[in-house]
Amino acid sequence: MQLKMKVVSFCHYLQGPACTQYLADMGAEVVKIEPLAGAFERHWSGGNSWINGVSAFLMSANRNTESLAIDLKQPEGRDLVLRLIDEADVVIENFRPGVLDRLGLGFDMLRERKPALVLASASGLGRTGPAASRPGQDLLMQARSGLIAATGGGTQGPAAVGAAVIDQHGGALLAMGILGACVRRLQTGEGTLVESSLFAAGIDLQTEALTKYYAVKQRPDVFTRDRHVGSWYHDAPYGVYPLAEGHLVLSMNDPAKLAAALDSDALRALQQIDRYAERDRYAQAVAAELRTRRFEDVSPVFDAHAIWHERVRSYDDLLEDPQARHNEAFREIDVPGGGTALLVNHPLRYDGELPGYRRMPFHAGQDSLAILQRLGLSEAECRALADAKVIGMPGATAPRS
Ligand SMILES: CC(C)(COP(=O)(O)OP(=O)(O)OC[C@H]1O[C@@H](n2cnc3c(N)ncnc32)[C@H](O)[C@@H]1OP(=O)(O)O)[C@@H](O)C(=O)NCCC(=O)NCCSC(=O)C(=O)O
Repeated sequence: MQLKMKVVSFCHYLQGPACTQYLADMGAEVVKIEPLAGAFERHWSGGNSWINGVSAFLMSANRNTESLAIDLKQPEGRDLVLRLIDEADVVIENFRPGVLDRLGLGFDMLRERKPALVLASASGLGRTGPAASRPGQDLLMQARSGLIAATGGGTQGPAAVGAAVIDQHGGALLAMGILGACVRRLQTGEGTLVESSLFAAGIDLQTEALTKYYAVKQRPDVFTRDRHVGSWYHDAPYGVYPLAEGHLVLSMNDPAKLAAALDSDALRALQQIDRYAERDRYAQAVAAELRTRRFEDVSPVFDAHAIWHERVRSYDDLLEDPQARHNEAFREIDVPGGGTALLVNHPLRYDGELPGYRRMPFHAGQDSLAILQRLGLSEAECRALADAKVIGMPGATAPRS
């Protein structure tokens, strides 16, 4: 996939970079603009996950992009970035509202300067409105969007999803909107402002659950009762069940088939009950049948009875999953200094092919020289800018002349 698209990215943390990584994987030329000291994601990597001093957090979402370290608070830095934008198709940012305006790079000005630009903003809660200036972060929006309340419940309390699903979804949604805007531009010649937010993405992730909830909103107990099933809006047996070792999930399943597969008189006796109103009772009976069994024994029987089920896998199990291996879900890359990192591959295939791995901006400013030379600056000019601390170019990729 060789998308012909030039992107200037003012993206940091995860949501914005996730978006630009999707585009960069498709072949877009993405220049990541970052402060001389490097973007936040270079200095923080939760879980102490560093490889030779490079943050795994950074590597999770910046594949195939180039880094230009440049001080936007200096006029020369801002002017150089404007020259880059003049050659770009898309500008993406995920700062708090007002930050780009303060830097003299606001979207209204950019729209006037280049009407055909696709402008894209990934905010926390929206670019305007009463909460727009609040910090936007995955866990915060898991809480605000109701996702945490919908997970867990009862005596175990609410539970956050254990991965930054809203960031990733927000990034994917923004990439989708940008591509739509690019199609529109091809058709009309006009640019579009595309806006996503973590809050909107968190709500969007729960579209099915929310629609069902508001359809029958007389269920005040759904977020407070003890739930043996995984989801408040499904009939049992939908949910997670302990086994002799580990857990499995049962999806939508016919109770007659389940009773037959488990050869269970207890489940046969409950076949006619309302498995939504009495879902805890039914789920407890299923749990009693499963808690002494092993996945290896029960899975073939479930398969034979067309019972939809999967083992609850750990991240270690996932790596060994034969289908994940077949799909090439992961890819190992070399990290400077001798280590390797295992990255999640781009999730789509194009004509049967996964996009390739071209580069990783391991260091802030590692591509500054190459990017500015493409703009027509000489190496001497770049070095003078580096000496004046307008740009950073450690380990710059272009060779010294
Ligand atoms: C993530 C944030 C809360 C971080 O907030 P802050 O640390 O306060 O950063 P801000 O975005 O407000 O502002 C960035 C500041 O850096 C300055 N800045 C940025 N780049 C440059 C360069 N190149 N040169 C000079 N100065 C720069 C910019 O002018 C701002 O300074 P001043 O103008 O002087 O203030 C916020 O950016 C935000 O809400 N973003 C939108 C939602 C989002 O995408 N969040 C990340 C999700 S990832 C996630 O959830 C996760 O990782 O977990």
